[in-house]
Amino acid sequence: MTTKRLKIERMGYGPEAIAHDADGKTVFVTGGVPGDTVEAETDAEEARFSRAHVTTVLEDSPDRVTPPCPFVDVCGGCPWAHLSYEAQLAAKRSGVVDALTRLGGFSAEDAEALVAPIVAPGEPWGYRNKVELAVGTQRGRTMVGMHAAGSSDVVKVPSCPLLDSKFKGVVKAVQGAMNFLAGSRDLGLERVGIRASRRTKELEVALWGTPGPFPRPQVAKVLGDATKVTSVVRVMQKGPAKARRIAGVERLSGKGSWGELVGSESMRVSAPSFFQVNTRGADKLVSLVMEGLSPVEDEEAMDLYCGAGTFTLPLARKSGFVSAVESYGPAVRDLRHNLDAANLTNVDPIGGDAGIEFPDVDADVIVVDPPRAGLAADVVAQLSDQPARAIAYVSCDPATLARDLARFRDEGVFEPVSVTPVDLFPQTFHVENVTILHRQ
Ligand SMILES: C[S@@+](CC[C@H](N)C(=O)[O-])C[C@H]1O[C@@H](n2cnc3c(N)ncnc32)[C@H](O)[C@@H]1O
Repeated sequence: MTTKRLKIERMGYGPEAIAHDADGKTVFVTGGVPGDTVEAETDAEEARFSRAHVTTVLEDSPDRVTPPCPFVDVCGGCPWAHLSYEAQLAAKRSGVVDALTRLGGFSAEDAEALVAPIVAPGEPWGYRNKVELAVGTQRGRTMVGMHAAGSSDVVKVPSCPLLDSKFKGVVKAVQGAMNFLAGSRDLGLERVGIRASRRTKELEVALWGTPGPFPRPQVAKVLGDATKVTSVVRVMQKGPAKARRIAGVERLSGKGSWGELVGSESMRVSAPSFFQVNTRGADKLVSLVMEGLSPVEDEEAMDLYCGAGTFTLPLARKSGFVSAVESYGPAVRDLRHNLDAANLTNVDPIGGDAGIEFPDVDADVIVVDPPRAGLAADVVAQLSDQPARAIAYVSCDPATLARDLARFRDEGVFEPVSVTPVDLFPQTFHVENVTILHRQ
């Protein structure tokens, strides 16, 4: 391993900062803050770049801060926590401008003019309504905790300052309860999800694992004694965890789902369904989308990749009819429940792939909120055939957003009029964007 002296230049779109070594080679530096001078040890040497981690900060950047969590360098959940929040926001916005320029074919001036000031919807810590604990082993014993940075180890942490501070003691209590339960027998656990809402006061613990014998009453009792849990569920998976194939969800105690309020809408979300982890951020996304589209009573709306209905419900209140498409079964069931509970009958909830089940309607306004992979090329083509006056594209990946905006440009029908970055994930490199496109 070699040690290099480096001047850190900027944050990349990833956990690392970027520097260049004496030979001009790009170095991705873990633990670096733009403006720092550091000594860094090389971890990997590739032909065109290398990876290194900071061993000593020789000169502090004015943007370097001490994070409020002593586990930042161990746990890996907050890779940007050494960077001041103002600098995080500035780096995220310029990362979006950069992606549009490099990958979207926009000129630097056009990208700069298109990207609005970044919106910070709330506090930079304590914003999450969800944390996930990992399950691993330590000296042969099952251990529930947080993933250690850059390894498969699991570390025990007393709390997680990213989780809503109203639920401060919950991580420790759930971790303790699960370590107690898993210490005596194999529960087939893979991870433990915690969802907590200060608005509804609901707290759900979801135990993800493989099907098999499970001491249901004991698990429900121990978790109930340790926390003020309102729901405990067991999510049984089929095949690899990443495939998200679910063999079943069992209610062990309480409601069997988790409830949250977004704007004025009440949402039920079952454990496997997607829900934005930052509720105040979700409020902001909804208001940006609704202001950007301004649907009116007799208009036809479409909501693709709609999940449990974060945008479907507000769209249904303002427009005449909504066609909503979602491919994931549990989320479609949540959507139907949320529409029934809200007494909204002007929505067609369609289960299936957005490209294959593309609604056979003439929409006036459209929302798309795909996963990180962005829109399939055929979905951009189908959207471009629509007579709609406006599209709101909610994206969690600037690179795929830039690619898709280039595809929209090639289709020649819709053009972006604004891209608003929203910081849904402080302390990390992730950034959400709401893009409004109008008919050319
Ligand atoms: C980023 S989430 C957005 C969900 C929802 N709009 C919200 O804000 O809660 C993306 C959603 O798209 C769904 N999805 C993924 N691939 C899809 C596809 N090919 N067709 C339809 N839905 C898909 C996922 O299950 C997930 O619910």
